[in-house]
Amino acid sequence: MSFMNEVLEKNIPIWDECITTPFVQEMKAGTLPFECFKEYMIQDSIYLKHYARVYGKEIYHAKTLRDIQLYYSVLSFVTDTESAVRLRYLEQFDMTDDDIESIAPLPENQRYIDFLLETAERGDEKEMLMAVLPCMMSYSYIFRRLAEDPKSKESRYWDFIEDYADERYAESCREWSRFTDGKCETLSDTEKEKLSHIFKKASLLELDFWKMPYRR
Ligand SMILES: Cc1ncc(CO)c(N)n1
Repeated sequence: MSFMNEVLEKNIPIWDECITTPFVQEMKAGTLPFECFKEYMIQDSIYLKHYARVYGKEIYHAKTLRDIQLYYSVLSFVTDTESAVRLRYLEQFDMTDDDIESIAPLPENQRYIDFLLETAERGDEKEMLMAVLPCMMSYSYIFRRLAEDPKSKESRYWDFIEDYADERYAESCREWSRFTDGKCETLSDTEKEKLSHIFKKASLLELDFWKMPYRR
């Protein structure tokens, strides 16, 4: 089994736990209070801005144009494609990305952002990949699972669910996974273990993020 397939398999139980959180279950059922979704969306907008910054570092350290293009493809997904639904929601809250700038991250969000930026600060390309990929891959997994249930289509949040359950998004995740496998081919078991640990840490931070709106 490839390194990334092993890593993904190990993280499925954490992502399954994300699915069981009240936030995700209520989002799927459509019963999630709009205020709660709003809080998530605002926090997520803060998160995604910092998330994008890590790619600046990845691109800076990249050695080939191919690598730069790959990183750019993820970044453009985050700042353009993914942004479309998010911006529509912000509009419903009567907000724009500019309003997000003055809002503080909640502690769970801050911890995730700190983890991303600390990893970026060290500047190791593969470590950065491990820190950023669970964000992409867990969402593809989680939202595809939600979309498997035909009842999800009746949720008021279906536009949001549908976006991440998209097959093209899943295909991009597979491409990013193959890319990462290519980078990790020649690593020792110890190095792989270290990388796997970083990936898991990010998955756990994803879980905390889903729990965040229901903390209070
Ligand atoms: C916290 C978080 N993780 C993953 C994604 C998927 O891009 C997101 N938008 N937000």
